[in-house]
Amino acid sequence: MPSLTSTTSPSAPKPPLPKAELHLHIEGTLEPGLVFALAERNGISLPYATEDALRRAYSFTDLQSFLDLYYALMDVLRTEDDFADLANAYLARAREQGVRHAEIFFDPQAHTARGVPMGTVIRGLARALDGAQETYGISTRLIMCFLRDESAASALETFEAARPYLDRITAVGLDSAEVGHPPSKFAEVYALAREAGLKCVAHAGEEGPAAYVWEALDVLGVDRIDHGVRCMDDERLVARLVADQVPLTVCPLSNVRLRVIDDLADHPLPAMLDAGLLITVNSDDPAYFGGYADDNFTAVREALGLDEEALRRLARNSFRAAFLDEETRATYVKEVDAY
Ligand code: HPA
Ligand SMILES: [Zn+2]
Repeated sequence: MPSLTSTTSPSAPKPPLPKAELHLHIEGTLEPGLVFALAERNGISLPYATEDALRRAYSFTDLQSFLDLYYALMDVLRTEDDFADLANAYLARAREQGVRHAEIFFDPQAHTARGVPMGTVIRGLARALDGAQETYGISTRLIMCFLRDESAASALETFEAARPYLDRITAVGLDSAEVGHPPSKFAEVYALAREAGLKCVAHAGEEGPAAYVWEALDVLGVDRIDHGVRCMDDERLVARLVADQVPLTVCPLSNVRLRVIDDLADHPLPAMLDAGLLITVNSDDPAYFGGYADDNFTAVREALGLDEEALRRLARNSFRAAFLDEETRATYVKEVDAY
């Protein structure tokens, strides 16, 4: 006779570890099925005959080769409904992956440059995020990223276009092609964002050098570094990141697919943890890189031999590094402790 108090049968698989996703580009969750559905809805013809043919294009040699496809496929995102459908599809998957809190990047310039207004993007995403706690049990934040391979003036224009919506936005970020576009290029817009009460994050030390991580810290004043794996080239930088407990949002499957790291088994994640860095594990662009949040946890467990306690530490770190009030943070950390 089954126990009346048990909510799961003894043979049911354990649910995934509760976690926060802190490095997730919403446009990077655009799965082939949704590409085709939105293309049809918007009367757009695609240069791929089938979803499988599109999937075969997902073979990248570096960050730029990925970005070329990432920006091209965004053309199917045109209306508020498209952005809401994209975010809802992500949230449904995230729930299955144990994500309890998601801080979601979006790239407004990639849309406004195609004639899609800022308001369309933000209202569409916000519609999905507004219902996320109730529908998926996931708390959410929005992070607006500037494209670093566009000009500093374009970032400033983008920030001004977003001013009417700043109550929806928690932080600003910096992404796209890194090398040749150091964080210091964006000092002015980050100062405005901080003045407006926003948190600040920036991609740094993915393909770019450790010097870019220093600039993100000292010139932009960021609260977290996205990626940051190249910090391991600079002992003084590691010491600084450890002393200040600056979170790094590391994306293991992304690093392999974009050839930042040759093989997952060679990933510096264990060394980064051993150094005392505040490391989190995230999915970046999961539709392109072969895995969502828990898939990244599973991949590092298998390839790097991380044990259950190390995985729990990564999950606790994700809530420590999140832009949460202290009460909510403590509730989430308790969920990890009880896992
Ligand atoms: O991994 C990334 N790096 C930089 N820019 C990006 N934009 C989407 N994904 C990425
Ligand atoms: Zn990223």
